[in-house]
Amino acid sequence: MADSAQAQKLVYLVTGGCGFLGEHVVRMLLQQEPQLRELRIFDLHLGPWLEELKTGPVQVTAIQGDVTQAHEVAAAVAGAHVVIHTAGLVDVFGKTSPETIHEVNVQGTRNVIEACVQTGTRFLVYTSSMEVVGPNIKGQPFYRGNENTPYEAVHRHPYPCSKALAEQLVLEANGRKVLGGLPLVTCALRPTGIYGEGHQIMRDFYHQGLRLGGRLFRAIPASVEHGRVYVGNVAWMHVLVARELEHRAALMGGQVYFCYDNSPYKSYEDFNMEFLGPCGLRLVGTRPLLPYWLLVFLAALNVLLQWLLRPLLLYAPLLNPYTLAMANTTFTVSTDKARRHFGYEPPFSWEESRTRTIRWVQAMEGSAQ
Ligand SMILES: NC(=O)C1=CN([C@@H]2O[C@H](COP(=O)(O)OP(=O)(O)OC[C@H]3O[C@@H](n4cnc5c(N)ncnc54)[C@H](O)[C@@H]3O)[C@@H](O)[C@H]2O)C=CC1
Ligand SMILES: CC(C)[C@@H](O)CC[C@@H](C)[C@H]1CC[C@H]2[C@@H]3[C@H](O)CC4=CC(=O)CC[C@]4(C)[C@H]3CC[C@]12C
Repeated sequence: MADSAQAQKLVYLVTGGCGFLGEHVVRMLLQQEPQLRELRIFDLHLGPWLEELKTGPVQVTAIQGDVTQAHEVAAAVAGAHVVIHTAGLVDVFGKTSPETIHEVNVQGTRNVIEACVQTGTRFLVYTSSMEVVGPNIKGQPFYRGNENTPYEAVHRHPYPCSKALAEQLVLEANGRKVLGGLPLVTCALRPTGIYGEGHQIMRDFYHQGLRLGGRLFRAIPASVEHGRVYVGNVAWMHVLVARELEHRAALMGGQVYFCYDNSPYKSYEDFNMEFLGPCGLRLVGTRPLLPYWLLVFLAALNVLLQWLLRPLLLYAPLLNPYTLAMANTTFTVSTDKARRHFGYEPPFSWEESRTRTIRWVQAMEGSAQ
């Protein structure tokens, strides 16, 4: 990447730049990357909000494209200094087929890598996931683990399988010669459960609570901790890695980093109530209201209903066998590898992250507040 003497000379590409995380990465880059000359935003679905970004000093180029189409990816990558690859199908609710998940998350990532090699882009940051590690199919807890904690990362669900394979492709590509003969430098970031403004699953929980008269019913023991991280801090980690990857290629190239901040360790449902409670919802029960075997039965019933209704409509409730198993298995991280390797410190405190998320929920259409 260019040195500081060549300010505003860099071209970045963000795939999935109109998604929940992608939008925060785009906005963070425009605010925090002084060397940015052009920001390319590549997405299957471009958002109308992109227009407001085109009035600033940085050239914002919106590209409607599909990562499964190699030629579209190559055209978008050509000439970029850095690619931040966040595009993906985040589906654990049975909305899309396993084949489609693989095509987007794995083949799409392969297309991004090959585009970097063929066009000479040297720096690739990949948004991986905690799910690459776990929770695994055995339901083994991962309690405040780090990037080196031994853990049997075995998966069966299409989503974690696709993320694990894509991450492996990215890390293995580190050091490949790109057009021009210099090495490709890659890095993978593993967010835990991201929350914040624009989080669709939080929106779904909120709307479910409104439909149930302002109540949500506890399904998971409060003792089961689930790692969460604020979207603004995840976005900042992407920006920082993209900036530091050239200068610290020997240290960071081919590495994985968990995304973390100071968000508290809580169960998934209790953590959500940090935002939904101040917005008028109540979590009923200090312990799960239903026995686990009944939850398992209801989750399986949801799968059957999804299959029966598919010819008529997409039925994709929050409760299914995979989401129940995930929620019911402790998975938290405690690490400082990102700080040690590239000086990451979360810019948003827990209090700020919580306040921003609450304000977003309150501003949601149909809000009870
Ligand atoms: N939401 C979460 O809690 C976590 C998400 N991640 C990862 O972060 C990344 C972003 O996730 P989110 O922002 O939550 O999802 P999202 O669904 O909000 O954003 C994904 C974006 O990728 C785009 N996209 C999907 N298929 C595409 C294709 N074929 N071609 C081009 N663009 C395509 C979508 O249009 C969307 O704008 C994903 O790679 C996901 O695996 C990782 C850990 C946690
Ligand atoms: C219905 C209840 C059992 C309820 O508690 C279910 C919660 C469930 C929808 C979530 C519990 C854990 C979440 C996942 C976790 O944060 C890890 C993830 C990483 C990603 O890369 C994408 C999202 C997700 C799979 C996330 C999805 C929602 C949960 C399964």
